[in-house]
Amino acid sequence: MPEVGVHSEAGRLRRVLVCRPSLAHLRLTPDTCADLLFDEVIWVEKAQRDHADFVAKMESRGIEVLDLLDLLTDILDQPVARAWVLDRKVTDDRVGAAFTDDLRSWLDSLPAAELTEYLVGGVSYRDVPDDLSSPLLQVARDLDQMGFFIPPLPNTLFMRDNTSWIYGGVTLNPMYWPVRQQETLLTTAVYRFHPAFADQDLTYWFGDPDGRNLFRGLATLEGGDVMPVGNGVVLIGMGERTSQQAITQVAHTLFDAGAAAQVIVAALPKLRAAMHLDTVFTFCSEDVVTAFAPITDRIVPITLRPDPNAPSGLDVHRADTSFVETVGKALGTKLRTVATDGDPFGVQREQWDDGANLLALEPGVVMGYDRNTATNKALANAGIEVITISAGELGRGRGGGRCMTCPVLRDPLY
Ligand SMILES: NC(=O)NCCC[C@H](N)C(=O)O
Repeated sequence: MPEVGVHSEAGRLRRVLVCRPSLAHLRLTPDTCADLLFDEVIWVEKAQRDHADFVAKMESRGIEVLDLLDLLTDILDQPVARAWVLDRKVTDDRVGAAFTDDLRSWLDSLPAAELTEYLVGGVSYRDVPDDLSSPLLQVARDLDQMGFFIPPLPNTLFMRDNTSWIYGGVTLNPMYWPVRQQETLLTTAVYRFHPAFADQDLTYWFGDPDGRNLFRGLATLEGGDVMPVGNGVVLIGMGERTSQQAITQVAHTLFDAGAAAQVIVAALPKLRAAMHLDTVFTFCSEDVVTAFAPITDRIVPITLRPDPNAPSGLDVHRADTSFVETVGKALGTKLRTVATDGDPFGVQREQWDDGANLLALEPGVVMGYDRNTATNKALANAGIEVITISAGELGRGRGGGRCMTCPVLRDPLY
């Protein structure tokens, strides 16, 4: 049986990627957190304990959990992988010609675990040895005490977004915000060099497996928008993060390979609260979905199908049913919706705290944040078992159970 492939949103989850909180989160300050897409600074030790609890609860259900930090450490012990990553990270354009050679030598001298810590946590002007030969080092430190040669990547915590598995293949996502774009390089390196992936002869639907072309103009794609729901259908949100330029390319590749028959595009308003489709809509079982009605009721569903006679090769059709009805019809089932719950104030608060962002472990069993008490109760009333984790620290970057995980192996449902 292949060890990769995601064939539904709520079939039995078998293997999943995560990325625990680390040095990158110690770099968040009141001045920098907004630019780094966090709403607050976080208490890192508590976030690490809560993340470990999240992982332990998945493992207790028999799910194999792989942490990107561990996988990176494994590959950075291989000289070829280390050189591949450093060739792409430590360049004149990224760190400055006055520093490239010395910084590269210093990073190359570090043990794999420490190198991983800096690749994700960033290399600040303060981290490097004082004898790094460039006279510019002191100038840089004087000008900006908290400056970085390599910026931190705290949003690796949201492992969902930089890569997405769609049926038998995977995308390497060109991300929307520059502060997230370098995440994709690290995952690309893991897929390329780690035996857990490199031995699988991966199929890439989109993105650059060579890791040199992480930017694709306006063609941006993030995994929070991507849902391989089954029955040859893929849902892709189109809003703040994912663009039609990327979606149509992915659709073409999937259709050409016979890997999907239909893409349903969910046209979303460009809002932080609804930055990805999975912030307003997730699957809990074969027929139960969560929905934040103030947004999902406004989603415009557009279907894409292959059409060799159309100049674009695509049949593009604006559906005349609601988004949820359109998805149900494509799956051949009537979906039951559990709305984000509470009074009008509570509904907004629970959605903001990722009440609609659940991770299904198997049909009818999901993980979500403890604080969304009204929505979790509504889910229980609909027959869904909700396993809770603490939201206090992990939720400060605006992402829940689905955002923090990238399923690699999941069973079909239909
Ligand atoms: N799939 C998701 O909704 N991921 C959450 C990403 C949160 C992160 N702070 C971001 O703004 O990109």
